[in-house]
Amino acid sequence: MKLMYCTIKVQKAILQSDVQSKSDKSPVTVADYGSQAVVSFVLERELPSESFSLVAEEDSGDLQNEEAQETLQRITKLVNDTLASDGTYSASSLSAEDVLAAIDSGKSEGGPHGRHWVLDPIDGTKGFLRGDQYAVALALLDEGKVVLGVLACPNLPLLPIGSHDDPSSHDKVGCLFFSQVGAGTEVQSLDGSPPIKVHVSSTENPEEASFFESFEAAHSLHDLSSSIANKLGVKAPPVRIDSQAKYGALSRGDGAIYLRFPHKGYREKIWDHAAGAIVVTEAGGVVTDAGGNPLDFSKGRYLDLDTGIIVTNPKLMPMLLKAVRESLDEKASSL
Ligand SMILES: Nc1ncnc2c1ncn2[C@@H]1O[C@H](COP(=O)(O)O)[C@@H](OP(=O)(O)O)[C@H]1O
Ligand SMILES: [Mg+2]
Ligand SMILES: [Mg+2]
Ligand SMILES: [Mg+2]
Repeated sequence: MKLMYCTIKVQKAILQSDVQSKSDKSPVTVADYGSQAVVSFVLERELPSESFSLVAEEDSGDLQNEEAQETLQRITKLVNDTLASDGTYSASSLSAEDVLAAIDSGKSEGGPHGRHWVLDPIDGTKGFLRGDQYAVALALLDEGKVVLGVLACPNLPLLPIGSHDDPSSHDKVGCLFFSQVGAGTEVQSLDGSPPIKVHVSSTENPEEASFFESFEAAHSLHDLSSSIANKLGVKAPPVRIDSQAKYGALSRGDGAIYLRFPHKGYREKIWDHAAGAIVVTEAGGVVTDAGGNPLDFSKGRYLDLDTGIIVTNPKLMPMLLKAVRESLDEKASSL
């Protein structure tokens, strides 16, 4: 919970100097680094060290040079303030070197054997910077399968979001989704209400099924999704929000479909989907690639798939797969 206050505080007061551009031109902020350092530090403290493995998005490469020292000091203060605000770790004070080491313990390659934690410290950094949706996403892989997932969505309304409203118009926000393999998915508010079980939409009628996609057109082909939605007969306009908050929203039935079709050549990373996938699957949904194959999290840091990721309930999946196939064929023949 305290980690959420850390990211929420940074989102409200973000400065230009808190944002850097990575080598792939995507943004990273002091909150991404701070969140990764806190989660990594706490996991390593709590778990037996000989088998600890963390696959996480960020690394300390860009924080090592001279110009980054001021940023590193800000991250270190953020991490220490966050740990101090939680009674459990109040005695711990990390140096800048400790923070770099905590960030870099996320360099594991994952893979098919043993247990690996998978972390996206801020998923939807672009949404975070816009003041919109983002998520802190943590999952556990055991022998290549996701067995646990936690998805914190500090800006997701507690009430369902639909195609007709603006998610930022809700006043009560902050959802924590939690799933364990075989035990379902629960959600609670980030301020600690009792958890309740959630289920994906049970609609069999695509006309009443609204769909989610990325806010960022650079992350997913919006034209292709709208062609698929048209074929299915979906009436509502797409709901475009950032991050794995889409998986969270879908797990409680706010809409019935999630479509993600990256531009050619993009390779999906496991931390962008591991927590979201179990949250939806345990709520009764199905997550596959565009060909209907389950996602394989055992291949290392990347998901080994082409074309895209689609999510819906088991009733709608056959129709959705058919529409996806037809739209992809049309796209291929128009090239
Ligand atoms: N060109 C691209 N195509 C598809 N996904 C991309 C992308 N560039 C970045 N991403 C990924 O899309 C994620 C955000 O997804 P969404 O569009 O659903 O909000 C980013 O996570 P981060 O914000 O953690 O870097 C990043 O990993
Ligand atoms: Mg990123
Ligand atoms: Mg991400
Ligand atoms: Mg991220």
